Amino acid sequence: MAKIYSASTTAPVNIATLKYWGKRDTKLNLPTNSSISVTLSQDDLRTFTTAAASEAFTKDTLWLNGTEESVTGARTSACLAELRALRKSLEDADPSLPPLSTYKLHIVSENNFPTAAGLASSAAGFAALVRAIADLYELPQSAEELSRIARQGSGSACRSLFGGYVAWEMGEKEDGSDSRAVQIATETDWPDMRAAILVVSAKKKETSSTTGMQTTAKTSPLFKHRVEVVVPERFKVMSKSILDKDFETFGQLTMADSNQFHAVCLDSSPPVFYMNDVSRNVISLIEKVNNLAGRVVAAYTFDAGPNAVLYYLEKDEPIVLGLLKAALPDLDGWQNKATVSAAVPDGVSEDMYDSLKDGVSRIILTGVGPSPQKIAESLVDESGLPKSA
Ligand SMILES: Nc1ncnc2c1ncn2[C@@H]1O[C@H](COP(=O)(O)OP(=O)(O)OP(=O)(O)O)[C@@H](O)[C@H]1O
Ligand SMILES: C[C@@](O)(CCOP(=O)(O)OP(=O)(O)O)CC(=O)O
Repeated sequence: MAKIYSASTTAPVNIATLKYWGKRDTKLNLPTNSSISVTLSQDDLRTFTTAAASEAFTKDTLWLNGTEESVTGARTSACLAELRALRKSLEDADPSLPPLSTYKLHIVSENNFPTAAGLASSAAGFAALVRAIADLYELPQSAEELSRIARQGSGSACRSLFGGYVAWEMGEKEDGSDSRAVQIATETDWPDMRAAILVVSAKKKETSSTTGMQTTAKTSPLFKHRVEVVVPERFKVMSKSILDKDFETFGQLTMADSNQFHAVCLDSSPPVFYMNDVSRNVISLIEKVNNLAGRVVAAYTFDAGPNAVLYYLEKDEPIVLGLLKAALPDLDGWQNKATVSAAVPDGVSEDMYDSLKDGVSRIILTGVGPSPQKIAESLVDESGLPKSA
């Protein structure tokens, strides 16, 4: 039997605090504005991917959560072609290397959270795919260089190649060579950032990010002002707030940018709706809590779906988790937080937090985390097929 070469990685989800929304090039996923995100811990949410290559394999195959998925789509094909070209140049320079660039690939991947439900599965998924194949091919390219490849799988995936606090610099060049992710700060530079994800819906969303952002870019009159005026200024101030560990500014901008992203969605024709009544109740509740405290205790943000992500600092866990426990005492997710007791700030009425009860199905308590991690465990068996199959 021909030898099977393989490499495995886990990769994180990232949730943007300054949103990517709009493309200037749909094929290369070149954005109309720069964006910023926080990479979340892989202890809670992660993609696990094994990439294998062998002379014995007859076609490129991807198994995602046990089901065979197409690899012929433009996005996956673009990633595979670029990675193979980089491997080929290594083989050309050193003919003693096994010719992995000519072998078919078997890629086995598992997300430990719902796929295509607005929990950034495509970001973790494409970051893991690119990282695992780059490791399999022993490519010398940096995470920044690999981020340009992951970007072509899904724009937000470029940011998942780094841990901590990450910027995707939009770049200017037509070929996209300067549109890549860079790290603003590591997870240890500002380690006390926490995130609570309130899963409002784990269903596949109606309007994909790709379609929604094209509608906005084409039709929203507010969009031009956002990308030309608002985001460039916010990018500078938010980057500085991260370096200064200034949660007040970071949180205010995070909420403002989520709201503006959903405003340009509403300003599109036809309008695109991602938030629902439960999402809006979360916003009102957090605004109220911050107002009563006279500072930003927690910052909400929503992607292309109704799920809420709350960012807060570890020191404010008693306030944020106390409130969430009062609102959502019976959900999965409290296992590691047995010591948290329900506590509602004075001035927050029962009906304000009670409104969350019916709409939130799961809570994920996590925090800032590191870049993709290489691991020894593999998802393929000795014949190169998924172990679970
Ligand atoms: N582990 C993975 N490996 C490879 N591709 C994946 C993986 N996970 C998800 N994807 C790809 O990403 C697609 C889902 O992307 P989509 O943007 O619709 O949802 P999402 O990323 O969960 O939501 P959002 O980007 O709005 O947060 C899947 O259909 C699949 O093609
Ligand atoms: C709202 C967002 O989450 C949009 C993410 O869009 P995708 O990266 O999923 O879009 P494609 O590039 O078309 O794959 C904001 C963000 O993550 O910055």
